[in-house]
Amino acid sequence: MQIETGRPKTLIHIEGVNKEFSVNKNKITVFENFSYKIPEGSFLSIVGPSGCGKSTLLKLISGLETPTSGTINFDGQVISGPPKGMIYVFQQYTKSIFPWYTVLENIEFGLNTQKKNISKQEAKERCMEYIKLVGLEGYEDYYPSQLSGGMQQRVVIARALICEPKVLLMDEPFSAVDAMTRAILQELLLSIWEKLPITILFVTHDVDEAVFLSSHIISLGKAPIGLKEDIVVNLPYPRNQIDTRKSKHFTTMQLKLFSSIFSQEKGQA
Ligand SMILES: Nc1ncnc2c1ncn2[C@@H]1O[C@H](COP(=O)(O)OP(=O)(O)OP(=O)(O)O)[C@@H](O)[C@H]1O
Repeated sequence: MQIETGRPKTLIHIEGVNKEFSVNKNKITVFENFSYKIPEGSFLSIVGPSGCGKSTLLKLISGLETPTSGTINFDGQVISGPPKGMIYVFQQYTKSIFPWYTVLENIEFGLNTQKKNISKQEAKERCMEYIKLVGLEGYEDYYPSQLSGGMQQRVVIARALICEPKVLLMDEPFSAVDAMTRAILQELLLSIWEKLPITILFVTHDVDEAVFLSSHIISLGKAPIGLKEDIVVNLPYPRNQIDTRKSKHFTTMQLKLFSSIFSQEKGQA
Protein backbone atom coordinates (compact mmCIF):
# COMPACT_ATOMS: atom_id res chain seq x y z
CA MET A 1 0.00 0.00 0.00
CA GLN A 2 1.05 3.61 -0.53
CA ILE A 3 1.44 4.30 3.19
CA GLU A 4 4.37 1.94 3.43
CA THR A 5 6.38 3.44 0.58
CA GLY A 6 7.57 6.75 1.91
CA ARG A 7 5.63 9.99 1.58
CA PRO A 8 2.08 9.26 0.35
CA LYS A 9 0.16 11.53 -1.97
CA THR A 10 -2.84 13.45 -0.62
CA LEU A 11 -5.96 11.96 -2.21
CA ILE A 12 -8.60 14.04 -0.43
CA HIS A 13 -7.92 17.57 0.76
CA ILE A 14 -10.46 19.20 3.07
CA GLU A 15 -9.78 22.92 3.23
CA GLY A 16 -11.38 25.40 5.61
CA VAL A 17 -14.74 23.64 5.64
CA ASN A 18 -17.66 25.13 7.53
CA LYS A 19 -20.89 23.16 7.78
CA GLU A 20 -24.10 24.46 9.25
CA PHE A 21 -27.58 22.97 9.35
CA SER A 22 -30.78 24.87 10.08
CA VAL A 23 -33.49 23.08 12.00
CA ASN A 24 -36.67 24.96 12.95
CA LYS A 25 -34.83 28.28 12.61
CA ASN A 26 -32.03 27.02 14.88
CA LYS A 27 -28.55 26.96 13.42
CA ILE A 28 -26.36 23.92 14.15
CA THR A 29 -22.67 24.40 13.41
CA VAL A 30 -21.00 21.03 12.91
CA PHE A 31 -17.65 22.18 11.47
CA GLU A 32 -15.82 25.49 11.68
CA ASN A 33 -12.80 25.95 9.46
CA PHE A 34 -12.07 22.22 9.35
CA SER A 35 -9.01 21.19 7.34
CA TYR A 36 -7.43 17.78 6.83
CA LYS A 37 -5.43 15.86 4.24
CA ILE A 38 -6.22 12.19 3.64
CA PRO A 39 -3.28 10.17 2.27
CA GLU A 40 -3.86 7.88 -0.68
CA GLY A 41 -3.96 4.23 0.33
CA SER A 42 -4.72 4.94 3.97
CA PHE A 43 -7.30 3.23 6.15
CA LEU A 44 -8.69 6.21 8.02
CA SER A 45 -11.21 5.78 10.83
CA ILE A 46 -13.28 8.66 12.11
CA VAL A 47 -14.30 8.41 15.78
CA GLY A 48 -15.75 10.79 18.34
CA PRO A 49 -18.74 11.33 20.63
CA SER A 50 -22.28 11.07 19.36
CA GLY A 51 -23.30 14.05 17.24
CA CYS A 52 -19.73 15.33 16.67
CA GLY A 53 -20.15 15.13 12.89
CA LYS A 54 -18.62 11.78 11.86
CA SER A 55 -21.37 10.92 9.37
CA THR A 56 -21.60 14.51 8.20
CA LEU A 57 -17.89 14.46 7.38
CA LEU A 58 -18.32 11.29 5.35
CA LYS A 59 -21.32 12.79 3.52
CA LEU A 60 -19.37 15.97 2.77
CA ILE A 61 -16.51 13.93 1.30
CA SER A 62 -18.92 11.79 -0.74
CA GLY A 63 -20.67 14.87 -2.14
CA LEU A 64 -24.00 13.88 -0.52
CA GLU A 65 -23.76 17.08 1.57
CA THR A 66 -22.29 20.41 0.51
CA PRO A 67 -20.03 22.52 2.73
CA THR A 68 -21.55 25.84 3.81
CA SER A 69 -18.14 27.24 2.83
CA GLY A 70 -14.69 25.84 2.14
CA THR A 71 -13.75 23.13 -0.33
CA ILE A 72 -13.01 19.43 -0.56
CA ASN A 73 -10.69 18.22 -3.30
CA PHE A 74 -10.60 14.65 -4.51
CA ASP A 75 -7.72 13.73 -6.77
CA GLY A 76 -7.24 17.39 -7.64
CA GLN A 77 -10.92 18.16 -8.42
CA VAL A 78 -13.28 20.12 -6.17
CA ILE A 79 -16.15 17.87 -5.07
CA SER A 80 -19.49 19.34 -6.13
CA GLY A 81 -21.63 16.18 -6.14
CA PRO A 82 -21.05 12.45 -5.72
CA PRO A 83 -17.70 11.93 -7.50
CA LYS A 84 -16.82 8.99 -9.70
CA GLY A 85 -14.43 6.71 -7.88
CA MET A 86 -16.13 6.78 -4.47
CA ILE A 87 -18.63 4.24 -3.15
CA TYR A 88 -20.64 4.51 0.07
CA VAL A 89 -21.39 1.42 2.19
CA PHE A 90 -24.10 1.93 4.78
CA GLN A 91 -24.76 0.23 8.09
CA GLN A 92 -28.13 -1.22 7.07
CA TYR A 93 -27.14 -3.87 4.54
CA THR A 94 -30.72 -5.16 4.35
CA LYS A 95 -31.72 -1.86 2.74
CA SER A 96 -28.78 -1.92 0.34
CA ILE A 97 -29.30 -5.25 -1.42
CA PHE A 98 -32.14 -6.37 -3.65
CA PRO A 99 -34.04 -9.25 -1.99
CA TRP A 100 -35.36 -10.47 -5.38
CA TYR A 101 -31.83 -10.87 -6.83
CA THR A 102 -29.40 -13.69 -6.06
CA VAL A 103 -25.91 -12.97 -4.71
CA LEU A 104 -24.52 -13.10 -8.24
CA GLU A 105 -27.25 -10.81 -9.63
CA ASN A 106 -26.78 -8.30 -6.80
CA ILE A 107 -23.07 -8.09 -7.54
CA GLU A 108 -23.71 -7.96 -11.29
CA PHE A 109 -25.91 -4.93 -10.64
CA GLY A 110 -22.83 -3.13 -9.26
CA LEU A 111 -20.83 -4.14 -12.32
CA ASN A 112 -23.54 -2.95 -14.73
CA THR A 113 -23.52 0.52 -13.18
CA GLN A 114 -19.85 0.77 -14.21
CA LYS A 115 -19.27 -1.31 -17.32
CA LYS A 116 -22.05 -1.51 -19.88
CA ASN A 117 -20.28 -3.22 -22.75
CA ILE A 118 -19.03 -6.54 -21.48
CA SER A 119 -20.24 -9.98 -22.46
CA LYS A 120 -22.46 -12.06 -20.18
CA GLN A 121 -19.63 -14.56 -19.70
CA GLU A 122 -17.08 -11.88 -18.84
CA ALA A 123 -19.53 -10.29 -16.39
CA LYS A 124 -20.06 -13.62 -14.64
CA GLU A 125 -16.30 -14.21 -14.37
CA ARG A 126 -15.76 -10.73 -12.89
CA CYS A 127 -18.58 -11.27 -10.39
CA MET A 128 -17.12 -14.64 -9.37
CA GLU A 129 -13.75 -12.97 -8.72
CA TYR A 130 -15.38 -10.64 -6.20
CA ILE A 131 -17.58 -13.38 -4.74
CA LYS A 132 -14.35 -15.28 -3.99
CA LEU A 133 -12.67 -12.16 -2.62
CA VAL A 134 -15.37 -11.79 0.05
CA GLY A 135 -15.51 -15.54 0.77
CA LEU A 136 -18.96 -16.25 -0.70
CA GLU A 137 -17.97 -18.90 -3.23
CA GLY A 138 -20.71 -21.54 -3.41
CA TYR A 139 -23.42 -19.03 -2.42
CA GLU A 140 -23.74 -17.23 -5.75
CA ASP A 141 -27.26 -18.57 -6.43
CA TYR A 142 -28.60 -17.87 -2.92
CA TYR A 143 -31.10 -15.09 -2.25
CA PRO A 144 -30.35 -12.56 0.55
CA SER A 145 -33.06 -14.07 2.78
CA GLN A 146 -31.13 -17.36 2.68
CA LEU A 147 -27.95 -15.70 4.02
CA SER A 148 -26.82 -14.55 7.47
CA GLY A 149 -26.41 -10.83 8.22
CA GLY A 150 -22.62 -11.08 7.89
CA MET A 151 -22.96 -12.80 4.50
CA GLN A 152 -25.35 -10.11 3.30
CA GLN A 153 -22.84 -7.44 4.31
CA ARG A 154 -20.19 -9.36 2.29
CA VAL A 155 -22.49 -9.09 -0.75
CA VAL A 156 -22.72 -5.33 -0.23
CA ILE A 157 -18.93 -5.07 0.03
CA ALA A 158 -18.40 -7.17 -3.12
CA ARG A 159 -20.94 -5.07 -5.02
CA ALA A 160 -19.11 -1.91 -3.98
CA LEU A 161 -15.65 -3.29 -4.82
CA ILE A 162 -16.59 -4.56 -8.27
CA CYS A 163 -17.02 -0.92 -9.25
CA GLU A 164 -13.25 -0.56 -8.58
CA PRO A 165 -13.59 2.56 -6.44
CA LYS A 166 -10.54 4.54 -5.38
CA VAL A 167 -12.29 5.30 -2.10
CA LEU A 168 -14.64 3.16 -0.06
CA LEU A 169 -16.70 5.15 2.44
CA MET A 170 -18.11 3.01 5.23
CA ASP A 171 -20.49 4.36 7.88
CA GLU A 172 -20.60 1.88 10.75
CA PRO A 173 -20.80 -1.03 8.31
CA PHE A 174 -20.51 -3.78 10.94
CA SER A 175 -22.63 -2.41 13.75
CA ALA A 176 -25.68 -4.52 12.83
CA VAL A 177 -23.91 -7.91 13.06
CA ASP A 178 -22.94 -9.98 16.11
CA ALA A 179 -19.49 -9.61 17.73
CA MET A 180 -17.87 -12.70 16.19
CA THR A 181 -19.14 -11.97 12.68
CA ARG A 182 -17.91 -8.44 13.12
CA ALA A 183 -14.42 -9.66 14.06
CA ILE A 184 -14.36 -11.88 10.96
CA LEU A 185 -15.59 -9.09 8.68
CA GLN A 186 -12.92 -6.76 10.11
CA GLU A 187 -10.17 -9.23 9.15
CA LEU A 188 -11.78 -9.73 5.73
CA LEU A 189 -11.90 -5.98 5.10
CA LEU A 190 -8.24 -5.60 6.08
CA SER A 191 -7.18 -8.42 3.77
CA ILE A 192 -9.07 -6.73 0.90
CA TRP A 193 -7.54 -3.33 1.69
CA GLU A 194 -4.08 -4.88 1.62
CA LYS A 195 -4.76 -6.52 -1.77
CA LEU A 196 -6.40 -3.64 -3.63
CA PRO A 197 -5.22 -0.09 -4.37
CA ILE A 198 -7.97 1.47 -2.28
CA THR A 199 -8.40 4.14 0.40
CA ILE A 200 -10.96 3.36 3.10
CA LEU A 201 -12.76 5.97 5.20
CA PHE A 202 -14.52 4.28 8.06
CA VAL A 203 -16.90 5.79 10.64
CA THR A 204 -17.23 3.86 13.86
CA HIS A 205 -18.34 4.31 17.47
CA ASP A 206 -16.02 1.51 18.46
CA VAL A 207 -12.47 2.63 19.26
CA ASP A 208 -11.34 -0.97 19.48
CA GLU A 209 -12.45 -1.51 15.88
CA ALA A 210 -10.79 1.75 14.80
CA VAL A 211 -7.42 0.82 16.32
CA PHE A 212 -7.55 -2.73 14.96
CA LEU A 213 -8.27 -1.63 11.38
CA SER A 214 -6.71 1.73 10.81
CA SER A 215 -3.46 3.15 9.57
CA HIS A 216 -4.77 6.58 10.65
CA ILE A 217 -7.49 7.69 13.08
CA ILE A 218 -9.05 11.10 13.51
CA SER A 219 -10.95 11.75 16.69
CA LEU A 220 -13.46 14.59 16.46
CA GLY A 221 -14.47 16.71 19.44
CA LYS A 222 -18.05 17.73 20.22
CA ALA A 223 -19.36 19.92 17.38
CA PRO A 224 -18.06 22.38 16.29
CA ILE A 225 -14.63 21.52 17.70
CA GLY A 226 -13.68 19.40 14.69
CA LEU A 227 -10.31 17.68 14.81
CA LYS A 228 -9.30 16.73 18.36
CA GLU A 229 -6.71 14.06 17.70
CA ASP A 230 -4.88 12.93 14.59
CA ILE A 231 -3.24 9.55 15.13
CA VAL A 232 -0.99 7.33 13.04
CA VAL A 233 -1.46 3.73 14.20
CA ASN A 234 1.96 2.13 14.31
CA LEU A 235 0.85 -1.49 14.40
CA PRO A 236 2.26 -3.70 11.66
CA TYR A 237 0.14 -5.25 8.90
CA PRO A 238 -1.01 -7.92 8.31
CA ARG A 239 -3.01 -7.77 11.53
CA ASN A 240 -5.12 -10.46 13.11
CA GLN A 241 -7.64 -10.47 15.91
CA ILE A 242 -5.44 -12.37 18.36
CA ASP A 243 -1.86 -11.16 17.94
CA THR A 244 -2.66 -7.53 17.19
CA ARG A 245 -4.85 -7.24 20.29
CA LYS A 246 -2.06 -8.66 22.48
CA SER A 247 0.20 -5.75 21.60
CA LYS A 248 0.84 -3.14 24.30
CA HIS A 249 0.57 -0.41 21.67
CA PHE A 250 -2.96 -1.64 20.81
CA THR A 251 -4.25 -1.46 24.40
CA THR A 252 -2.54 1.86 25.14
CA MET A 253 -4.05 3.51 22.09
CA GLN A 254 -7.45 1.94 22.62
CA LEU A 255 -7.59 3.18 26.23
CA LYS A 256 -6.37 6.66 25.33
CA LEU A 257 -9.04 7.11 22.66
CA PHE A 258 -11.76 5.51 24.78
CA SER A 259 -11.11 7.79 27.76
CA SER A 260 -11.02 10.89 25.58
CA ILE A 261 -14.41 10.08 23.95
CA PHE A 262 -15.98 8.74 27.14
CA SER A 263 -15.17 11.90 29.10
CA GLN A 264 -16.79 14.00 26.37
CA GLU A 265 -19.91 11.78 26.25
CA LYS A 266 -20.16 11.85 30.06
CA GLY A 267 -19.86 15.63 30.12
CA GLN A 268 -22.79 15.77 27.72
CA ALA A 269 -25.01 13.24 29.56
N1 LIG B 1 -29.60 16.70 7.50
C1 LIG B 1 -29.45 17.28 8.71
N2 LIG B 1 -30.24 18.30 9.09
C2 LIG B 1 -30.07 18.90 10.27
N3 LIG B 1 -29.13 18.56 11.17
C3 LIG B 1 -28.32 17.55 10.85
C4 LIG B 1 -28.43 16.85 9.60
N4 LIG B 1 -27.47 15.90 9.56
C5 LIG B 1 -26.80 15.99 10.72
N5 LIG B 1 -27.30 16.97 11.49
C6 LIG B 1 -26.81 17.39 12.80
O1 LIG B 1 -25.40 17.50 12.72
C7 LIG B 1 -24.78 17.03 13.91
C8 LIG B 1 -23.79 15.94 13.55
O2 LIG B 1 -24.52 14.80 13.11
P1 LIG B 1 -23.79 13.48 12.59
O3 LIG B 1 -24.84 12.49 12.26
O4 LIG B 1 -22.79 13.83 11.57
O5 LIG B 1 -23.02 13.05 13.92
P2 LIG B 1 -22.32 11.66 14.26
O6 LIG B 1 -21.04 12.01 14.95
O7 LIG B 1 -22.24 10.81 13.05
O8 LIG B 1 -23.38 11.07 15.29
P3 LIG B 1 -23.64 9.58 15.81
O9 LIG B 1 -22.34 9.12 16.40
O10 LIG B 1 -24.68 9.76 16.88
O11 LIG B 1 -24.10 8.76 14.65
C9 LIG B 1 -25.92 16.58 14.83
O12 LIG B 1 -26.21 17.63 15.73
C10 LIG B 1 -27.07 16.34 13.87
O13 LIG B 1 -28.29 16.58 14.51
